[in-house]
Amino acid sequence: MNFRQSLAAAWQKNNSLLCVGLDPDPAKFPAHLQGRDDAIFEFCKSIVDATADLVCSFKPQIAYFAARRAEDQLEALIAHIHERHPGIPVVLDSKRGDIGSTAEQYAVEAFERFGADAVTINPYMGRDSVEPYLAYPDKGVILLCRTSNPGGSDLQFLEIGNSGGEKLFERVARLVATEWNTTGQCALVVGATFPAEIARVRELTGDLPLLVPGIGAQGGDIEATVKAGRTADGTGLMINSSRAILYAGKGEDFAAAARRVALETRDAINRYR
Ligand SMILES: O=C(O)c1cc(=O)[nH]c(=O)n1[C@@H]1O[C@H](COP(=O)(O)O)[C@@H](O)[C@H]1O
Repeated sequence: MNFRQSLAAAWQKNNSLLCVGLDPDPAKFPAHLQGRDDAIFEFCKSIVDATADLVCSFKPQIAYFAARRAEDQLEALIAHIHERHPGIPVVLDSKRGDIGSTAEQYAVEAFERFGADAVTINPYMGRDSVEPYLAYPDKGVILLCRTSNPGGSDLQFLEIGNSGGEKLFERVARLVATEWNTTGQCALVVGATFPAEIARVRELTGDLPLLVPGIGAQGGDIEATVKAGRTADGTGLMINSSRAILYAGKGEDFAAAARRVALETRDAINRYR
């Protein structure tokens, strides 16, 4: 199955549009994991095993692993997800973007080294910088469009000259949906903190999958997000929450606490589908 098919199957099987983000910060780990060499892997594995039946995808953020020289633990974690929870797609969040020859190496990193099913990419350098990822026909390529952070407006919300008022994020959405997505591998990132723009991106892109971070710790509204972004069949979204789920509990039962919040979040999303 390719990324899009796995995602559709996971939406269905787990009745879920929730993506659990894996952003492991050792400073926030429970005491019993502190100081262990494999703490990052063990923490994330516990979260994954406690929530795998509630999600449509997992999204490890590479910086949290690379900053601690823990890329080997990221490799082991993705292998664990594939082995123990087959069918749940893994989105490697690395927001890469570079000229083609370098992008080829990033594509090898994401898909061959780490075994991710999809990767987040910055579209700023244009189509040829994205093609090396599209050369992997089974993989998903998720392009930043309207990011959830306040500074996202600095560039993404600017109107493009001689375009009749088209904003940069609208151009990205239109370009990706019409010209870049010839193989059906593309998806877009749109922040839950900007529901009006989620609706606009949905309008421009048909049924393209949208990765939507920004609920939970960043305060995005679940009802507004789902209503703005769902497709006609009530899918189309990977709604990411990281910190609100990962750090729901501080003690040895942190994974059970994470499961409770993941369940509440999945059900809150489902109320508006
Ligand atoms: O590409 C992303 O995943 C992403 C895009 C964006 O616009 N905003 C955003 O927060 N993210 C990521 O989504 C996660 C959000 O984490 P929480 O705010 O803890 O739920 C982090 O891993 C961010 O790097």
